[in-house]
Amino acid sequence: MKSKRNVYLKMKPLAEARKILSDAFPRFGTLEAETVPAPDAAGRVLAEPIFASVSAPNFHAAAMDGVAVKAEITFGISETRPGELIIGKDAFYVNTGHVLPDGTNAVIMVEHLNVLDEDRVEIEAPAFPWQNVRRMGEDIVATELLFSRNHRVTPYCVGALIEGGVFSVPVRRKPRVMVIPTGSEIVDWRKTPIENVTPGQVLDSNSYVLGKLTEACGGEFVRHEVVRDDLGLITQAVEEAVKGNFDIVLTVGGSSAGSEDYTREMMADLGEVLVHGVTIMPGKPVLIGKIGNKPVLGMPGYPVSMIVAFEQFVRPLICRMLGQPEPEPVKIPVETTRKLPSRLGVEEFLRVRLGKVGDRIVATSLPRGAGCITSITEADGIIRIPAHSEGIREHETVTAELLRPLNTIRNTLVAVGSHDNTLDVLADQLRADHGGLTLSSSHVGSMGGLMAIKRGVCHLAGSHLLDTEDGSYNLSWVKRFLPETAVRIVNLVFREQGLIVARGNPKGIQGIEDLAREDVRFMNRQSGSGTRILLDYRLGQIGMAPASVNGYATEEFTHMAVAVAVLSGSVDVGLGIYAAAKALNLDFIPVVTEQYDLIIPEEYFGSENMRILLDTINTGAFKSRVEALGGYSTEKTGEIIL
Ligand SMILES: Nc1nc2c(c(=O)[nH]1)N[C@H]1C(S)=C(S)[C@@H](COP(=O)(O)OP(=O)(O)OC[C@H]3O[C@@H](n4cnc5c(N)ncnc54)[C@H](O)[C@@H]3O)O[C@H]1N2
Ligand code: MOO
Repeated sequence: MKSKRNVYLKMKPLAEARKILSDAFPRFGTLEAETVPAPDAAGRVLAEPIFASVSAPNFHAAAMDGVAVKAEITFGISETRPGELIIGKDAFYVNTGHVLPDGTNAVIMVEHLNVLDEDRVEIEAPAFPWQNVRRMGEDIVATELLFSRNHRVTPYCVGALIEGGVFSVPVRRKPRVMVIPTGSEIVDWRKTPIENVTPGQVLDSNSYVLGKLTEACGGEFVRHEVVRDDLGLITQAVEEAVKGNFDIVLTVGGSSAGSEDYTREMMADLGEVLVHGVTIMPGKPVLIGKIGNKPVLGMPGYPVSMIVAFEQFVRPLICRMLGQPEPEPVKIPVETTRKLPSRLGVEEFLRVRLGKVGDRIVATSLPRGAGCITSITEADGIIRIPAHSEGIREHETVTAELLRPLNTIRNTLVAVGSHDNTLDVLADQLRADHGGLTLSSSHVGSMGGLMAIKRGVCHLAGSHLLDTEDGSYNLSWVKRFLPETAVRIVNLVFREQGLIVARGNPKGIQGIEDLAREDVRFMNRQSGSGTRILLDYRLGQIGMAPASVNGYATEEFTHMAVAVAVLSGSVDVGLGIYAAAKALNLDFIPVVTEQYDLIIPEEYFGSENMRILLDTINTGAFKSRVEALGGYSTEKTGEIIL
């Protein structure tokens, strides 16, 4: 029996796959022209060389306010031998931009005139020919080449076109891309109200991302309706698109090896599969084909895989069609904050946050899953780990390709540590009040934050580490784990930690004691997190063994992840902050009010950006936003503890 599942063709290295695609379409780059008004040419590419039809200036023009003269009549004049000029005969008042009167060839600035009366002025220096005059054709000479073919027109260029008397220009028409989302689970958010979207259904976001990426490259797109997983329907949609007036056809989803992945079969039926599988991650299952002499690409369904595949294969095609070089990303050396193993044999596109800490730019890895769109929307850069590498060592210097301007990266406060929702409020408030300043937070738990300070890879760490001996927070931990680092401690908030349970508390959970019940499943936090330490402390206080908690060994990394586990019903209860319960409309049983502080190395405490951050947490605006979240007290916010 023929297997319904696909088997990958031999995977190609990235450079080879790019060459196969480029070789398959050698004559790309001769798109026909369309004529547009000069201002609309901004962002477009010239299909013909453009020559000026008039000069600029088109006459000799005064470059300054003053009087126009024939320079020669002023020769010999000096401070000791001032000269008198008769207005209307020797000198003519002109303003900047005026035509020079016949017979004159210089302008004397009004500041250099002694006005004797209405008809006479005196000067104390000679003028030389063409001083303060913009001569005809100084800028542009009629018939000269303004821009060559394939020049991308900028807003500046629009000025030169109009000044050169060119009011409409031939530009290359925009490459036309058809985007066909596929998948029976994919729903159109414009047609299906969000409350009708059932588990398993997925909103079509990818086709819009592809469309907007196409536009950003200078193309235009048409989005096809979602096509369900049906070989016949997918084939029909692609066949029509190829026969239509599109230059490139992109399908989304169904590129890999699942039983419902039909893209490859469709491509083989209609034309030729050039590549199936590239040794990159994300983006591995991308399909490159040729149908009726047109490029047809099967884009992977995972959003980041699709974006990487677009950047590596579709952008170069569109650029070439427009006669443009592929843009080179800006690259800078960065230092990784921790060891990052990577799979041998595939080139990984690792998304990272970047920030300048001390004298180097440090890179913190974002989630690596290809399904996480936020791993690329939150990224400042991409580190490409070569296929022959098993990963990056801690503190290794590697190259990052920038996704944001370097100045925003330099102006970023890097927070690493425990997560709290008020950090998001703080980041937003900083952006609102001090546009250029970014707060980027990575969530690795309170202990992770202290370790990041120790390694010198962050400006501050959020922490809520309880001293189980005396009930204080953070101080003793800092002394113990950062004995050699001078740090300051500033309170951010006090917050309610408690048991997060399903709406209506169906299991009737009252307190920590209930975690020992057999019918209660618990979700724990990772060790080293302040919440885990709090749980262990409370268990110890009431003499309960961790082993008696059903689910003690299952861990999540954030308060929100714990709340999601409760919401989904996979557990009955978790320990976390009130804000997380409230966000998901879950019930909450308070257990303790805890202190959440910012630990700041002394060397950054006095910096300008830190001063702004500390000023911001002391504002009424910040405090009232935090109070509105619920479960927080700002009574001691901004108080310097150490
Ligand atoms: N057995 C194997 N399974 C998978 C492999 C493999 O090598 N062997 N490769 C994995 C990799 S890597 C990727 S990437 C994905 C790509 O899968 P497909 O291109 O076949 O995409 P789908 O399975 O249809 O979808 C994946 C994922 O993306 C969502 N999706 C799809 N279209 C859209 C859209 N228009 N908007 C938003 N999201 C979309 C879809 O619902 C799925 O969740 O395959 C792995 N599997
Ligand atoms: O290679 Mo897939 O493209 O990671 O997710």
